[in-house]
Amino acid sequence: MRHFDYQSGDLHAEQVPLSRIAAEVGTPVYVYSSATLERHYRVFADSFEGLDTLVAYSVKANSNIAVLQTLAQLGAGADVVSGGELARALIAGIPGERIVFSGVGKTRAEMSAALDANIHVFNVESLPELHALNAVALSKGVQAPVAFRVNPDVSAGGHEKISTGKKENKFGIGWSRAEAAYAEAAALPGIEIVGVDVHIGSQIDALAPFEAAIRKVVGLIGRLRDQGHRIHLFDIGGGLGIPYGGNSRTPPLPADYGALVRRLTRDLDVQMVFEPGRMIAGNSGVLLSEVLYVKEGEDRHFLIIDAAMNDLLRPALYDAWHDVEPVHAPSPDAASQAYDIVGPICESGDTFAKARDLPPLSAGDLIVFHSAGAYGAAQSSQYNTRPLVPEVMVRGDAYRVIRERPTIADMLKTERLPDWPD
Ligand SMILES: Cc1ncc(COP(=O)(O)O)c(C=O)c1O
Ligand SMILES: N[C@@H](CCCC[NH3+])C(=O)O
Repeated sequence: MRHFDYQSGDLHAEQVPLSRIAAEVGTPVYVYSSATLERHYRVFADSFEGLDTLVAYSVKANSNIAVLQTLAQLGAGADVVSGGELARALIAGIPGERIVFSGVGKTRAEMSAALDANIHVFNVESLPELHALNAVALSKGVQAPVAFRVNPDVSAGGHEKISTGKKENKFGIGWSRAEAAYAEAAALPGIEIVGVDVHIGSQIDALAPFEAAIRKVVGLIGRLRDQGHRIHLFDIGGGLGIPYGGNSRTPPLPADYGALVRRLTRDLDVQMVFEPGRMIAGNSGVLLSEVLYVKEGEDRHFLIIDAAMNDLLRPALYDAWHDVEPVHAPSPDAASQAYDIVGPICESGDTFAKARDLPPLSAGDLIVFHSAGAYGAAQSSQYNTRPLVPEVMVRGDAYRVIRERPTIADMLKTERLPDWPD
């Protein structure tokens, strides 16, 4: 397999050819490198060596249980946002004490399951949620560990749909209301205040937004302590961007991010919690697809492939760039062609790239989309009644299918013809 190395940008050859996976598993298929996943986790975790930290991998980025297990074996915790993600993390062997629960809309059933799992902390995002959690905890005779997610009103830059830390976003407790929220929580018997949480967005390609958010939270922690709250945890969320190629900016290296965090939180005496998702999974995976047809349009060449927007939504949703590469090396004298790369779905938005320069391709050729390990399979759907794309993990010279392609019969199994009363 060929994959994109997070740190160097080099392409490496691994021992399982993508053409073999395509022949044996079929396309489209996600292919992950366990070695790259492990390396990314270590690069991130190593940049905080010596600090009291919990690296809670953000399950939403790639929630395959085998991916979670790979990271669990390195000591990763998990950041979950639903009962489903909680179940996945537990099945993968991530202990409750290493799980943090984020999200604006936790249900009482999800709170109950998370309390039963004895999770590390609930990142609470509103006062109504706080009171619901208090009631669920009291009904079990326990206290729920809580950090409020605060909204620092800091712009993370990047795409507006994945920016979360501005006051107009739905996330977190408004900055001016934070101290009152802590006072309210302190009076609730089912709540134990443990820390402060912030997460300002995703694919952040500069250190300045992190610096602005951390500085604000460090000030808040000081004020909360003055008010008598015991704050011993600071969760700074995820968001560190990755190189996607094209003309995207190169994000900061994890080591530089680590140095910033160390500098700004020195002497704070807290456990630092991180929720990286994309940084670990993004460049550990590719989407492998086959060219179905090359169609000559009026003024362009269309590459019609067997992957579609339901399999990899990012280009359609965010106009996101993914590097595309043919699996077989082109002949050296072949002049490149500009292709619009599209899928079979009945929407014009089912377009992966426009006027993308590639070597000449024909039906049956294989291509890969790079940087597809995060928010790829996890955001896939069955739109147009297409089976969910399978996932494969490569380790050394072996690979394993870690999610099968459902049959059409399996896909339709949960639907019912209504048995109306007469
Ligand atoms: C609360 C929270 N934590 C962590 C993440 C992971 O972000 P990223 O994949 O950018 O590291 C997200 C997604 O933006 C999030 O909403
Ligand atoms: N789904 C987004 C990231 C959202 C992060 C979740 N808060 C992406 O593909 O870039």
